[in-house]
Formats: sequence, structure tokens, C-alpha cells
Amino acid sequence: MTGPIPSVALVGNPNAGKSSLFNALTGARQKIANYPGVTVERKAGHASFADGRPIALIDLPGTYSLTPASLDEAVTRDVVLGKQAGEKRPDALIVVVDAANLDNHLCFALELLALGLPTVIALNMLDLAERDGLTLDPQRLARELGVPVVPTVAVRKRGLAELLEAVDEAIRTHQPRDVVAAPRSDASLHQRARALARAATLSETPVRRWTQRVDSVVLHPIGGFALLLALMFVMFQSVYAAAEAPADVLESGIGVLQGWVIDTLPDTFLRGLIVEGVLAGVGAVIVFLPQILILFLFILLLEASGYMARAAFLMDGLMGKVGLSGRGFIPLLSSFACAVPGIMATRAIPDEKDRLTTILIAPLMTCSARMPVYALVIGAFIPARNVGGTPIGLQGLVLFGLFLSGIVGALLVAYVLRRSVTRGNAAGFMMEMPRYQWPRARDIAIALWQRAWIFLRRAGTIIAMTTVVLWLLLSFPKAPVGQSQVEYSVAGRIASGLEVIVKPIGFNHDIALALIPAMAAREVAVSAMATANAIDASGDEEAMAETLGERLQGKWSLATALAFLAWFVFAPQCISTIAITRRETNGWKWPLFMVGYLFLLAYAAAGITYWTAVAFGLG
Ligand SMILES: Nc1nc2c(ncn2[C@@H]2O[C@H](COP(=O)(O)OP(=O)(O)OP(=O)(O)O)[C@@H](O)[C@H]2O)c(=O)[nH]1
Ligand SMILES: [Mg+2]
Repeated sequence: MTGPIPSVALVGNPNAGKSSLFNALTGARQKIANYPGVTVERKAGHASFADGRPIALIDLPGTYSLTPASLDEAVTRDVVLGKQAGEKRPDALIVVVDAANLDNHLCFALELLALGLPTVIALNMLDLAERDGLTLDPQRLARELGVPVVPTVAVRKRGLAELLEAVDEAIRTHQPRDVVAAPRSDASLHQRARALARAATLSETPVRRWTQRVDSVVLHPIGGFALLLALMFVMFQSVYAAAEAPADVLESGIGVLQGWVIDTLPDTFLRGLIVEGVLAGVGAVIVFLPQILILFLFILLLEASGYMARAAFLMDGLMGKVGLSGRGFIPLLSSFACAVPGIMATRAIPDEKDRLTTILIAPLMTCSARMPVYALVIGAFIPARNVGGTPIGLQGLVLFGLFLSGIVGALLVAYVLRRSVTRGNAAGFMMEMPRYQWPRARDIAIALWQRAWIFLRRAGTIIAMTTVVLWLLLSFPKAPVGQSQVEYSVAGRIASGLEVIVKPIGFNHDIALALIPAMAAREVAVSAMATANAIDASGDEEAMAETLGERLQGKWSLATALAFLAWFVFAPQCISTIAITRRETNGWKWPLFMVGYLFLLAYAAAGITYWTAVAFGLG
């Protein structure tokens, strides 16, 4: 018998494995084209039944229901309903469902079955379901649904022949009246899908059941967010609660070292450089190592336990609203360590404009280089007490607020960019959830050690170098007796020039002096102020005994301190980030754009913070 070639469409939820099945079935025999008038890819190809008769296959974009939310989803609906121009209604459907996610995927399957076309269910990803400890009964599911159910593993090409055979059979024996009515309401559809999934489940290991129960809390659209915020909150509280003792030890260690150098070396150029430049400057940054490590300890634990992928899943919706794809979550997350690897990780984002947007907002994630700056200013100006009668520490709360400002700022910027400069729509994203597991102490220890090493290496190279250069510029020319060395020096004079520009946002000479060298790396803002203060205090026993924080307390108003914090949420003070952006975007256009908009935001944020604080009498 030679009739027209039957055409069969592959439909199902996103990431069910439709394209994988399509590729496995058609091999190289496929054509890619666009649907006329819309830019949605149309993939068509040929396969053949066991006896050699051809069959035409169409791969459709994944959707969650026949009520489309986007253009590609509308195409799927139009094709299966036979309304797509230039496409005849398929003779049969292969509904692809993810075996490990049956209850979700069966919702759409039920809707599709109600269309009354010859239909076969491909119970795909059976390998993953088995790995997760789930044993299914395809026959039982077939009986319940009234259509054939064929187990498949698309990526291993398993079940393909059986699938085609079932399709052939379904087309030949199809009776237009054996239609299963779909439940009317969404709620009853879900209920029916859940009941079906339960019926088709032979056994489920306790681990899988347990995982699903934990996930129902962790991935809950409201409860999950509350948990994420609570975890972040605890993280920032701990930074202050746990870092104090080790930071004190480091600080007094550096003090002892300074005293020893002063006692041993004669008062020369070299001694000044070591005491004021290297020890005061670089030492002021190194004392924040415990804070950074505690933050990383939390991030590493969340990652190793399997939680982080769930947080990405939660964020996906929010990121989609501002036009970013969930694929951007991991690059943005790694930008909390440092924007440089974060920006490199954006290579995993296929859409160019989506990727560009992610690169442009990556510097807004609070990288660990900001920690010394935040910790210094918070430690000096935010009282170490609890909020009201609660156990919530004020310092941790402010730190949390700074991180949150960066994130909210990034989302707002992305929202604006995606509607202007990098216009485009977000692509959906799904990722496989890793298993929950106890983090291994050894792995965590190694990762922490690596973080510490990176930080110390920065302190020993770029931060030390910049600080030494600054020390030189601060030490010459020598001020006449009675004049401030810092203000008389080359660096001091440059700072006085810059001060004119930053005075309106509440910045003083200390800050103006720190801003330019801090372009090399943000931590240099701390080492620069420490070095300037050390030079200022040199010879004055009492002043030398004071910590940098104590000295700033005496000189800055609270409004200035807050403005300085707000500045650092946005300011693009990092040469490496600018360089990597140039490399990843192949030119100077985007790094310059990035630096420009970030400085503007920083200036505005610092200004608004300063004047608001002054209005509240904190000037
Ligand atoms: N382990 C396993 N992975 C699979 C299987 N089928 C598909 N995958 C993987 O699942 C992911 C999604 O597969 P796709 O074929 O792109 O899914 P799709 O249904 O076409 O997705 P959309 O086009 O987005 O709707 C890919 O990474 C596949 O390699 C399977 O049977 N077993
Ligand atoms: Mg696909």
C-alpha cells in the first residue's frame, strides 16, 4: 500500500527530549527552516518504519499547554490544531514526557490527548528516573490513558523502533471516537495528572520521596524565596559574628610586625615604605580575610549540598521578568566572588544580547574585593548592636542591604537595557537538579584554601604594588614643617583636584585620595586610606596606635560614610573587569559603556544617600 507519507509531530513540555528524539529518529535526514512570517525554527525530517515506508517528522518548540504564552508556543498550538499556514495537520502526535517529572508533563499530555489525534506517548528520560530511584509501569499508564506508552531514552537511542511501530499501529487502527476528554479546569487537570503519575509509579526510593518533599518547600514560589532570603541573611549575620576574633588576631599580628620593623630598622626611606606602605596598607586589606572566607564557606556549602541549583531555578522566573535567562544565574553567582570569572562564564549563554546584558550587570554583584571596603566602613560607623530587641545584628543587616542593593540594581539595569540598548526577549531555561548531599569537608577546605590563596596573592601583587606607588606619591615632595605631608604630596594635590568633583556627594580628601588608586582594585581604597593615615600619624605614638577604623570615625560624618558605601555598590573600580569585558565583547564600545553607566549610577547613588542622610541630621 502506498498512500501519502504520514506526518507526525513531536510535542511536549520544554526539555522533555523532543529534539533529542527527533535527531535520533531522523539522523541526518532533516531540514531546518522558518515558519513563514515568524522567526520560529521549523525542523522537519524523515524516518522510516521497519519495513522501509517513510514517515515525516516535525520537531516543535516545547510548551506547557495549548494556551500559548509566547510566539514559539503559539506555533506549537497552531501546528497541532492544523491552523499553521503552509503546514498540514499532523496525522499523529508523539507526546514526549519526562519520566522523572511525570505529574508535570502529563498535564499537557492530557490536553493533547483530548485533541483526538492518533497519539503515542514517549516515556522519555527513563534512565534519569531510574537513577533517581523511580520505577514506572508503562503498561499501567497506557491502560489509564488509552494510548500506547513507549519507554525511551533519546540520548541512548533506546526505544526508537518500538516508538515508530506504535505510531504506525496508532495511525492504522485509529478510531476518531476514542477520545479522552480533558478535565475542564486547571486544578482538575493537575489533579488527574497527579493521580495518573501515582498510578504509574511502581516504586519510589525513600531518597526520591524525601528529595521531592524537600523540593516542594525549597522550590515553592513564596516559601522558597523566603528561605533563600533567610539563608542569605544568616550568611551576612555570621560574617560579623564569626569573623571578629580571627580579624582581631590578624590585626594585632600586623601591629606587632610594624612595631618590630620600627624597632629594628633605622628611620629610612625603606622603613617608611615597609611600615606605611606595605604593612599598614596591605595589612589593612588582609585583616578582612576571615570575613571573605566565612562568606565563601556559606556559598560553598550551599553549592555542594545541591541547594544552589534550586536557587537558580527559583531566580529563573524573576530573571525572566527583567529579560535575562536563567542561564545567567551561574555567571552572576560566580561574580559574587569576582566579576572576571563571572564574565567568562557568560560564554554559556547562547543569545548574544542576553549574554551582553549579563556581562554588563556582572560588576554589580558584590564581589569579594568590596568586602574589605564594606567591612571597614561598617565596622567603623555602624554600631555593633542589635536591631530593637531582636537578635538581628545591625552591622550584618547593613551588609545584607548592600548586597541586596547590588542585586536589585542589577535587575533594574537589566530591565532597562533589555528594553533599550540590548533589546530582546529572555529564553527559557531548565536545568537538572543535582542530588541533595552532605558537603564533603575536604572539598570545602580545599576550595576555601584556594579562595584564601587568590585573595592573598592579590594582596601581594596588585594591591601591594598600587599601594607602594601611592606611598611614593604621598611621600614626595617632603612637606615643610607644620604642613600636612599627605596634602602637600603629589598624590594629595591630585586628590584635592578630584575632591572638587566629589564634594557634592559628601566625599572628603581621604576618599578622593583613595578613589584613583582603587581603580586598580577595590581593596586598594582601604590600603590607600591606611597608608595615607599611617603617613599622617607617623611619629605620633597615640595616632599610630589607633586602627584605621578609629581614625576614620574621628574624621568622617555618618552621611559621608554611607555615601561612600553607596558609591562602592556601583562604581566600576576594577581594571581586570574592564579588561575582560573588552576581551569578551571584542572591542572598547561595551567596556566604556559599562564604566560610564556604572560611574553615573555610583555618583547618583552616593549623592542621594549623602543628601538624604544630611536631611536626617547625620551630616
Ligand atoms: N539522560 C537523558 N537525557 C536526555 C534524554 N532525552 C533528552 N535528554 C537531554 O535533555 C535535554 C533536553 O533535550 P531536548 O531534546 O533539547 O529537549 P526538547 O524537548 O527538544 O526541549 P525544547 O526544544 O526546549 O522544548 C538535553 O540535554 C538532552 O541531552 C534521555 O532520554 N535521557
Ligand atoms: Mg527542542
